[in-house]
Amino acid sequence: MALPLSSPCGYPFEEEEEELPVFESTVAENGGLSRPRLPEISVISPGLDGQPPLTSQNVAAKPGDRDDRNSEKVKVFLRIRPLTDSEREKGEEQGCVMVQDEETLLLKAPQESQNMRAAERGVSQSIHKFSFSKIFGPETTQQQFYEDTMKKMVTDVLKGENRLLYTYGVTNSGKTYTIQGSGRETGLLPRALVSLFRKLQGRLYGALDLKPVMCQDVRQLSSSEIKMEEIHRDSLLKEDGNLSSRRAGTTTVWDSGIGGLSTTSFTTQPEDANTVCLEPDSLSLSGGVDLEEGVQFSIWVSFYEIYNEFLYDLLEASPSQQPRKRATLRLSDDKQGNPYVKDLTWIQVRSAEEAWRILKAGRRSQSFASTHLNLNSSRSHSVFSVRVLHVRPEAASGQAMHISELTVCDLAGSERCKEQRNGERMKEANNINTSLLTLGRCIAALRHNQNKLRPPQVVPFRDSKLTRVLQGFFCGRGTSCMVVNINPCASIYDETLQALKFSAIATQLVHGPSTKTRVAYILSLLCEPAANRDGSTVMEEEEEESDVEDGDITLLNMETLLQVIDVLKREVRRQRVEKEVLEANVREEVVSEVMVVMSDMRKGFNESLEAERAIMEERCEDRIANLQKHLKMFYSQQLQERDEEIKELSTALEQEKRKHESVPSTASPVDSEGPRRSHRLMSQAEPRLHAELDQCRAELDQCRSQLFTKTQELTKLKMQLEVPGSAGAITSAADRKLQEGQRNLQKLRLDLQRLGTDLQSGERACCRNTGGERLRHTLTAADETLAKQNQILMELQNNLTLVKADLRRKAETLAGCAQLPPTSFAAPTTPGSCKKRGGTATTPAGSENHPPQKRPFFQSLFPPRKYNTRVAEEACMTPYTRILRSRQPSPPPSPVPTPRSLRGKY
Ligand SMILES: Nc1ncnc2c1ncn2[C@@H]1O[C@H](COP(=O)(O)OP(=O)(O)OP(=O)(O)O)[C@@H](O)[C@H]1O
Repeated sequence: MALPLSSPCGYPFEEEEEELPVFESTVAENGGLSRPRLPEISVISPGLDGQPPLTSQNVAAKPGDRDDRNSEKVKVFLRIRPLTDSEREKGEEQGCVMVQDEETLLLKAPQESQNMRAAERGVSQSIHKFSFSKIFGPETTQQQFYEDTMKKMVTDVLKGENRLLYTYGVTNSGKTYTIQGSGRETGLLPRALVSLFRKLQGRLYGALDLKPVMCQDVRQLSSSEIKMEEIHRDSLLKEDGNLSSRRAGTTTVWDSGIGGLSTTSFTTQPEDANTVCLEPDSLSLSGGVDLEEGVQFSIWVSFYEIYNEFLYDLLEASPSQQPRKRATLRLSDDKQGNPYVKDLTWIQVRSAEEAWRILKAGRRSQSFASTHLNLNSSRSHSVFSVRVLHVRPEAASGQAMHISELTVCDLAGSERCKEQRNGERMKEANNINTSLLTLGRCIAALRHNQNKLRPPQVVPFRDSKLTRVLQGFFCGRGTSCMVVNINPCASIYDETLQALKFSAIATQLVHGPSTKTRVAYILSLLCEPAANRDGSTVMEEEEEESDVEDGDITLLNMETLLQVIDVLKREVRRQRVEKEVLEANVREEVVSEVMVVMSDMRKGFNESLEAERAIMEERCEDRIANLQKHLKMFYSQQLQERDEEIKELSTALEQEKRKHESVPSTASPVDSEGPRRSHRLMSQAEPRLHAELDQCRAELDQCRSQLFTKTQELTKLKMQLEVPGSAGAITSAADRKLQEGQRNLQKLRLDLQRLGTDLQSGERACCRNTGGERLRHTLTAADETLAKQNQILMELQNNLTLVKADLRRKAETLAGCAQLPPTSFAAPTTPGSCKKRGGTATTPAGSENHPPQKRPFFQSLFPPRKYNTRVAEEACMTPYTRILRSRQPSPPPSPVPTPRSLRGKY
């Protein structure tokens, strides 16, 4: 069963404590509650599944946890900081933290704490008991603490081991104080540095003396890069020196010789939290360690922080430079699969003072801020690493034999996010808590996996940057040590309780197989026949052979080593197969889970799509309805306007009609009719009129031709009349012809009259039409032609009259001749002929010359000249002229003003 680990700053307490099997009852139940009464005191129980608690005594006897027989348990130290004066004044001292003995701590919930309220409700205990490797009270000095915690670690590192020390606790609990110290109270790290260099007296190797290949063991450096590193180191040290002098106001004197600290004191202002005093009397510098003969050492340091889940190099550039955006570092895996920080600055140091100055220079780039609990609170996890290169100078390759590392990690303090008023602080607190929670989960998973009887859990190292960089120390690359700092203030009791619960899990952790154990494991593989290895796990094999004495693998002969290689190859193959199966299972599980998630997502998307569609449809319908409504309104308004306009027009038309009716004589028929109707009639009558006009023209042409013929005949007649001797015959023929011509002319006039009538009616119909006008002009021209013809005819008649008069005179002459002897004259006209014409011989000259029968005809043809002009004109008028005259006064335009609209059209 996976351990449900609470958040380091954990809430809520009630539920977690109900489920957590970490605590077991040691006190008799209290009655009165329906549920089983919880114990008043809880103690740490490593038996996560109900097994009895692990103690140093029973661990060895437990069959399922055989790691513990050979592996050292992770050391977890507890340090309680003293209360400050101001905290005492606030009444923070309520005795809630009690040290029972060197390893046992009792926590008693204060009255105002949530834990006490939960205890009062019966869902939690009010007293908690925790065990640690060692507990350090408020009175513990820095020196004592160093001696019991880190001193051995320095020795181990010089022996080639990797060591990690990290501090954990609530904010303002004294973590930074423990690591770095304050004023004269030097912390663990400077002490460790001094101790390290002290132990390496006379054994340090210069950076430029190292071959580049050697430096590659620390970091991929070329010789030019090493020089750059030197320059950078010098600039860092110089910068720090200046700062130190400026801050302290005193001369900082360090003997950076290989011999370690000189007797010259290093003093700074005690209130300066960034400086520490490394006076020899404040440090207990123990004697040297047994180092291998002929081996030289080179010390390199690095310093980086994990801020908001990003890695920043604190030694990247000189702090005096202008502030700029910091570059983030990336994590990568080396060939062995151990994570390391890529492109991290490693600087070689030749003394503790140099290392300390570099640390101080780096601290200036570190993220600090003032919070409600701590005026100078670390907002990031800082990691300071010291790498020791073990070099054998006389070796042919000149490469480092070995590299060991001491890493000191000052974790940021857990805190309540909601108490942060600043958004940035809240984000930082959230990231800090998340990474600490991941660390807790990793430790819990490691603890779980220690029991081989249970199926292993995946350790979530990759869930945070912090656990990634520390992974190697939890996986056999070295050992770790945890320092838990607590603040005894009653106001932060609940947070302290959660931090201690977390550390309680760590106390049950054992270190993974170290390098030595691996050697033992290889040797064990050799001791066991290969054929018998079927299905058993590596760890089991290792456990079974854990009693095999550890040894140096380089001591084995060639044959054995070949055997080792074979065995290891087989083992690698087996593990590969195992891992492939595991990977396939994981992939299958992941795929099935992803499929489920995908199908859920698809379902969700479909649903949301449907909902969206419905909403869209609804909206569209609304819009369409709205549009229709507006269109309807718009068109009805338009129609209304049109109706009103029509109404106005029809009213105006009515008025016009009425006016027209009131003036009937002047109004033309066309005007009285509606404009439309007249237009229609006109368009209908136009072709007919054109046809009639054409017909008129044709008839006119015919008349003209007839007239022309008549004229020719008349000319002939005239000529004939001029011939003597035949005048009587010619005159009678001319008379006949004239009579015939008169008849024809009459007929022609009648036709013309008819045509004129037709034309008049047509012209009336289209009096205002341009076609009508044209017709009128044409007719006028025709009239003129006719008038001319008439005139010619009249002249002809006159001429004829003259001819007749001449003929008459001649006839009279002839008659006079007839009264003479008949021989002399032949009577031109017989009396009978005279009678026939109705004339008498006694008729006066003027009237006698006109034969009596012929006179009316000639009178009709030739009106007497003595008539007045008007009568003469009327007599001279042809029927067509009369028609034209009657037509000439064309109907006057209507005096009634036409409406504007109608005027435009017509
Ligand atoms: N053992 C101690 N003796 C005396 N003073 C201490 C001790 N531990 C801590 N202090 C003081 O308590 C204050 C807070 O300590 P510190 O800054 O180290 O806390 P912290 O846990 O690092 O806080 P944060 O997590 O917010 O960075 C400091 O003023 C420090 O000097």
